[in-house]
Amino acid sequence: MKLGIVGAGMVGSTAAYAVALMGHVSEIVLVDQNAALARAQADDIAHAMPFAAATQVRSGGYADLAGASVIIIAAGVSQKPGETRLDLLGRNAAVFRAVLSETMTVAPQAILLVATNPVDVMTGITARLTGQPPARVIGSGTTLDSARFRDLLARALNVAPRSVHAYVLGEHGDSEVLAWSSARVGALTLDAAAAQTGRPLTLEIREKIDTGVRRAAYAIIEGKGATYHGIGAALARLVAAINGNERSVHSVSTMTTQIVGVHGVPLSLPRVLGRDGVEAELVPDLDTSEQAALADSARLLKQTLESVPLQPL
Ligand SMILES: NC(=O)C1=CN([C@@H]2O[C@H](COP(=O)(O)OP(=O)(O)OC[C@H]3O[C@@H](n4cnc5c(N)ncnc54)[C@H](O)[C@@H]3O)[C@@H](O)[C@H]2O)C=CC1
Ligand SMILES: CC(=O)C(=O)O
Repeated sequence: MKLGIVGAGMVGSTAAYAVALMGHVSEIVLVDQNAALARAQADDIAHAMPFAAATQVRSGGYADLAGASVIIIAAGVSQKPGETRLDLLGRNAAVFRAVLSETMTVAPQAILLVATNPVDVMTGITARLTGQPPARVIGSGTTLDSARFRDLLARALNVAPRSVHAYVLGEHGDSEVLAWSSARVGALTLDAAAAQTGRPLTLEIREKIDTGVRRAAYAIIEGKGATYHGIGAALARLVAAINGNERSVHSVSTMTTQIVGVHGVPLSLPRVLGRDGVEAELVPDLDTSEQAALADSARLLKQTLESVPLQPL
């Protein structure tokens, strides 16, 4: 399987490194408007392959993406300290026009996996500009936020994060919704797991977890300028799910026909991923306040998407 990555900065190159180490694709091609950067990243990653897998890693131009099954798009600008993800919209919408007209010419069959922020709106823009079915235009969405939620719950309850099944829904951004009521540890509700581990999840701990998830990107960007390891591994995991036709469940973003009374909105819900992209949607039971918060998040994303003027490619 051939994977294309457009945008060889921190996110694109870290995703390439994570995919290459996992060893489940045969070839990775990195494309960037800064060709020297793409070449340097590809060479650096290729030098790790003698210690890992037989993945061929190289840089190239758009023509080299021909035959790619999946293309990750991580091109564009990222947040500076103090900026929200939505602040990036105008600049990244312009980048996507350029990137998508090239990728659709050479690899119209590829599943598009969007990472650039604001990722939900960029996913909606990608679906509209390319005319591809929503199942094949997938944003990483809240995959990373769900990982942050699972990590903090796991630490609070002293269990492995892999045994925590918990999802963040809606926007990958400030309005995101932590689905506390449907979270499970093994097969237990959070309250039952907290009782049996002897580690109560008090209101104060829950508030700290909520802030820890919602503000994670801001804190990391303040500390080191960018986030990339978490999203790099998340993107690699999504590529594995598609490439392996796994039918595993991930909280990815796609154009959603209808949710909590909002129609035609790009947002994250738990979805089954396989060879053809999103194969099913598995909406968890939500309590009344979670449903209201998800409706607010959906309305915000719909309004934002509709504010972007889009000419066909
Ligand atoms: N979805 C998520 O969970 C996350 C998303 N991000 C987002 O990913 C994006 C990339 O972030 P970084 O890699 O840190 O930024 P970066 O600045 O390190 O890399 C961006 C790359 O895009 C390239 N680029 C810009 N315009 C281009 C064009 N027209 N054609 C080809 N390449 C172009 C640049 O040359 C640069 O190498 C940002 O929008 C950031 O906010 C970052 C972390 C998590
Ligand atoms: C930057 C970003 O979107 C994140 O780390 O969540």
